[in-house]
Amino acid sequence: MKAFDLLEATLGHEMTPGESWQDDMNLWQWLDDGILRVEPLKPADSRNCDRAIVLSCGIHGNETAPIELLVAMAKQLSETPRRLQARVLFILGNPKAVVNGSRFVDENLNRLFSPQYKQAKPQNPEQRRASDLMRAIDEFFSLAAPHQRRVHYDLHTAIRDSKHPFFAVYPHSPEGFSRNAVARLQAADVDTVLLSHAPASTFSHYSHCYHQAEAFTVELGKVKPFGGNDMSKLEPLKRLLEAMLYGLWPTPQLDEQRIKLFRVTRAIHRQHQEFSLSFADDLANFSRFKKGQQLAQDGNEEIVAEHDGEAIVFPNRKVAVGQRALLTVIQSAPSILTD
Ligand SMILES: O=C(O)CCC(=O)N[C@@H](CCC(=O)O)C(=O)O
Ligand SMILES: [Zn+2]
Repeated sequence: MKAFDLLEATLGHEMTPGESWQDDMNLWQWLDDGILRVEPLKPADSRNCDRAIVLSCGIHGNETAPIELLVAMAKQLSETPRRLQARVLFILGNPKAVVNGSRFVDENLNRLFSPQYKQAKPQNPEQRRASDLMRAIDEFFSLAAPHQRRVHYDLHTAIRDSKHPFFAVYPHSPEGFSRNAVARLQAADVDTVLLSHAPASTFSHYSHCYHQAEAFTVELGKVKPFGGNDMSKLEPLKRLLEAMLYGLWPTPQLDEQRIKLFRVTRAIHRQHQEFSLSFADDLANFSRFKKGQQLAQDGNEEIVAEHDGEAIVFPNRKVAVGQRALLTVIQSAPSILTD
């Protein structure tokens, strides 16, 4: 089979939605722009494989390392067909923003994964895309047999430097934060995990909340243009994903000495047009503050650190009014995890 390029196929509109083809072992289906399902060819194999895995990238159009990673993985599978142990959904999230080289076109796509956007008339390309992606996820997981493990890794890169460059956001999880799921991230050198305190309208939260998937937003270093990423740093993640796709299900032990867990304490949303952060634009994610130190000024409200050692993640003074402008987090012991 000709090497399949997920990025070219998406941006070049090379495929027709519904088009399918096969190699010696797997059935490939182009469900829509940038939405590719690959599953074992024999229906019996497809039913018996015990995993349904979603791998997404490009939800923000300028976050290129994850796109390069998933393009390479799909290309390798097309060139050298291998027996999949999983049904797999590859997603390139926001093709229009990828073309622009921008985070988004009209609106941040990763704030729109909420059932309300499946019903409402879309007001812009991102609202339409969020609706299409949620439907693709719903269909993919609804076709999973009850015994199939559901997984979604939504891959991103961050705007700022970070004291912990590879980190994940674990969506709000009233049933507890799984030690085994965190151990899998650690095996991929994602050694820092934020434990969310509340529901959000992100892609990973959608899969976790509505489909009980082991789902994470995974940050893989800093935003760089295509070709500017050091892809060797993503090798451990690639190996983990390949084990999930082709091997025995990975069950690494958590290294409690090395894992860094942070409990989210606040999601601070910008409320006023007059909004500023009280620290430099190049201050790294996970920088810590002392209790009472100012973090932001929002209209007349002064926002301060509530605890010694409170750290900031994803600060962005340019977000629209009403949007999340930063998270505050506190380091936690591994005993916070459940099994
Ligand atoms: O570096 C930044 O400020 C943003 C990087 C990014 O896109 N992060 C995701 C995190 C999603 C989550 O909280 O699960 C986002 O902001 O959408
Ligand atoms: Zn992102």
